[in-house]
Amino acid sequence: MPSNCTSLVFRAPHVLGQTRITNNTNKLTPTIHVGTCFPWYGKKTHQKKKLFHIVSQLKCSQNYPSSSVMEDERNLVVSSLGPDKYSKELDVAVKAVQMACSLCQKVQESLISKTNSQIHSKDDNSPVTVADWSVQATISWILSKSFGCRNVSILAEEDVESLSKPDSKGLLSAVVETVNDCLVQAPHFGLKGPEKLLGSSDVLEAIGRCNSEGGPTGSFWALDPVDGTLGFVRGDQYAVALALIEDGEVVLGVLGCPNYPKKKEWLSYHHRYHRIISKLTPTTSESWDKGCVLYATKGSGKAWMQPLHQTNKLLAWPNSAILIRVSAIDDPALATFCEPVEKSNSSHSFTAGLAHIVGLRKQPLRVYSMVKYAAIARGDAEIFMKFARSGYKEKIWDHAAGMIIIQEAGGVVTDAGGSPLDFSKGTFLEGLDRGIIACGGAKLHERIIKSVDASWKCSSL
Ligand SMILES: Nc1ncnc2c1ncn2[C@@H]1O[C@H](COP(=O)(O)O)[C@@H](OP(=O)(O)O)[C@H]1O
Repeated sequence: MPSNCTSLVFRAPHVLGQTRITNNTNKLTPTIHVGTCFPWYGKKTHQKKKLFHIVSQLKCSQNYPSSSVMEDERNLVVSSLGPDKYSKELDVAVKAVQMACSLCQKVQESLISKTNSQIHSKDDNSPVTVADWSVQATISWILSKSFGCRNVSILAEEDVESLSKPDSKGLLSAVVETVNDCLVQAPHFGLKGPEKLLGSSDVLEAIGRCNSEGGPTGSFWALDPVDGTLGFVRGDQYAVALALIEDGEVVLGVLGCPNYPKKKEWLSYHHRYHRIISKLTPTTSESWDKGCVLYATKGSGKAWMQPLHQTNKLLAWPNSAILIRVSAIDDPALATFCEPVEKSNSSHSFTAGLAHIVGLRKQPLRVYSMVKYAAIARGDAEIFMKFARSGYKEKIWDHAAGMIIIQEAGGVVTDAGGSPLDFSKGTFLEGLDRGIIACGGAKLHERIIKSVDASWKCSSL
């Protein structure tokens, strides 16, 4: 182990090879091409009307024996409202996140090889880079192009104001260049790119369009273009997170983790070590050396993982996706828990006390960003705990995609009181009880929830 590890050695006994490789050809076949409008996207009443229209046409047409008509009706119901309900959204969202990961890799590479000139400060003083705005512009542009501007509502982290200021001209042109470099690759990802290069106003418009306020009704996308900006600028872990929320419920989640290592043990190693190893063993798509995109849709009971797409090839869906599943470990002594690297983001002393009460024996795995959710969904760790200081309000884009992927992979995600996270109240997870607990299994989850109160009483929080 290198001497400069940011966190302690990760010793969970199972291996990534436990995930099942499946022939996934029947899954998520896109039926409508990018650029066409999804007929029942949006309001539920439109869905019903469309379905009724098709069924009525079927009933009236031809001399079908009644049983055939019924069978056709059944098929229509299944394909329109059943497992394929979000196939188009999923197809576009995964490809858009794949593109965003590729963009981020390039920016991160140039960031760590240069000075800090590409890092800027938001009003809250957190570092924000060309990548944040470029990813937001790229994903916004792709979603709008694929579904039509009027059908797409996006709630995202970055605001357009700071990029529109007169003294941000240099930054804006770097963002425009990065976005164009990325969008020109769209056909390699199976998406349609722009007919001509985007100008500053197009890019600002795409970023500014992400001004949804969320809420309890209708559908909107929640986007964190670069989650874990600190990890990103340090050359470490970060994630691109995109979720679709309908009537306050997360229905689809995609999580891009460009630096997720092939060997899960490496999650705890310092990023410099990763870089040296990557240089010694060059990445190929087949080797699953580094990076993945995870995704799931609500109620499917399945979560999937693709390797990062190599831009010199054409992305062929489902891009070697494999099913992922949470860990079966339910013995606290064998379980690994993840938490944020930054103790200002989550109290390490509180989680240490809670871990002690629950009987967790391993050292915590400290990782930046929603990669922690990915680790639980992949079965590489069993528990994720986050207890922010009181007064901090968790944002929905930091949790939506990770939550649904863990749930569909068989895990449980709640607040520290055991209640579901509420995505219906706008930007923030309102009413959150103290913190967030995500577990691979219900038994571990229950045990932690039961111990929170005791730990809370003992703590100095
Ligand atoms: N004081 C605070 N307490 C808790 N979370 C915070 C925080 N300040 C920022 N965060 C959130 O924690 C995220 C980083 O997560 P982690 O600490 O797990 O790496 C940040 O994402 P961004 O970096 O995208 O802003 C931000 O959303």
